[in-house]
This record gives sequence, C-alpha cells and structure tokens, in this order.
Amino acid sequence: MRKHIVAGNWKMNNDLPQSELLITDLLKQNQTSDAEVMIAPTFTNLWQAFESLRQESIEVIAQNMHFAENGAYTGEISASMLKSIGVKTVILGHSERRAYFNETDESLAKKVDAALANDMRTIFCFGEELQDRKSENHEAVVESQIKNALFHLEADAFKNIVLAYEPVWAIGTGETASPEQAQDMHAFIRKTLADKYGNDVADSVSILYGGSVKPGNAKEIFGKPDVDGGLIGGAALNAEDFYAIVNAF
Ligand SMILES: O=C[C@H](O)COP(=O)(O)O
Repeated sequence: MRKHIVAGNWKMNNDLPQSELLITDLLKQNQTSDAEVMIAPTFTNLWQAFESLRQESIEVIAQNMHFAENGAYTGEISASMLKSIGVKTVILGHSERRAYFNETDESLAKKVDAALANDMRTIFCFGEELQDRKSENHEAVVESQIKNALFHLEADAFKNIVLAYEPVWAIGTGETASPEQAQDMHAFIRKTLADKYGNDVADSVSILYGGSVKPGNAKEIFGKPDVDGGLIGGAALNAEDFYAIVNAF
C-alpha cells in the first residue's frame, strides 16, 4: 500500500515570528486521515520548526539543496548540513527552481544522487508548461524530465523517492488540472516507471499532485487511484486550509 503524503511548501514566505505562529496554528488542528504530513519552511526557519515539531507527527523538510558536500558555493546549503539539524527529506526540481534559478535535468540528477548518498528522501518535482499541454506534448515533456533526472538510478533507490507532478500552468494560478487530467498523467508516470523498473517499483512510489490544491478540490483530486497526495503551496500558509487538505483522504 502506497503512502499518502501531504506536504506544504511555504516557498519564500514567513519570517521567523510568522513561521512560529503558523506552526502554533498547525498544532491546534486535528488529523483524521492517514496521510504523512510535512512542511517545508525557508532555510532560516528550519531549525526553529524542527525544534517545535520534534515530538509531533509533522515532518520538517527542505525546499532545496546543493549537490556538493561543501565548498565554495556562496549562498548554498548541502545535504549533510540539512541532515545535521535533523532534516531527512528535500524537495528537488520545483518548477520555480527550474524557471528562475536555471536548474536543469542534469544538475537535478546530481542533487538526487547527493540526497540519496546522504540517506535523504527526495520529493522530485516536474511538470509541463502551458504550451506543452496545448500542443499535446505534455506526456513527452514529463517523460523526459523523469528519465533525464532519475533513470540512472538503481530500482532500490526508489524507496527514497517521492514524485510530484506539478503542471506549471496550475501553480499559484488558481487553475487546477482536472482530477481526470491529474489521474491520466499520474497513470502515465507510473507506466513510465513500470516500463523501466517493473510493476513492483512503479506501484510502490507515491506520486503527489501539486497546483492550486485547495480544501474545495482536494477530495476529488485525492480520490483518483494514482494520486497519492499533494504538494501544496498557497493553501499551506493557512493551518485550517492545510488540514482540510490533509484530511481530504
Ligand atoms: O509546491 C507547491 C506547488 O508549487 C503548488 O503551489 P500552489 O498550491 O500555490 O499552486
């Protein structure tokens, strides 16, 4: 049985007091679903979040990291640094990293390797842009993103990989992929994995959907058989909305 996961990506939002407030609000919510819950605050808030949630069932994860262990990479942070404060999961390949910080399939493959070498779990993001969808090229784009960044891995590595399909045209736009569009793509992703690694691996990997998931649409999206959870942006900044999504399973 695949894990259900709901991860809140706070992006570049919340200073330290705001982060503390939101965590206080999160801890007032009740969880009624079986989903693994994660939050990804900014680097400056990770330690505080980790300390506040040490005894809780919310996992604190990172939004990004560099592929090198250490060295002359001003402004960057490594897997071992994240591990040293207790972070065990990292989001890699978010479309905003690809679009604004020139992250490529090649550099992402190195980041995935670095995370795995440090025994960290990766939430690996990918997704097509609007023009790809309009030209019906979306499956080919997604397939190449997955193959280029992940298909050098051994099957065993997928124990530490979660996939997150995020159509770029649905991120922060209020426009969501329909539950059917999400299901079709998730089934395609699973088939792509099965063709390379076999059904056991494909059936074991959780595939999250991200892109304007809200309390009002989460149930329908999460109700699809190949959607195993969500990577939530805007709605993760409000504790009640976030838990309405967590409890949509
Ligand atoms: O990482 C989260 C995704 O980019 C989705 O963001 P959103 O829920 O604000 O559309």
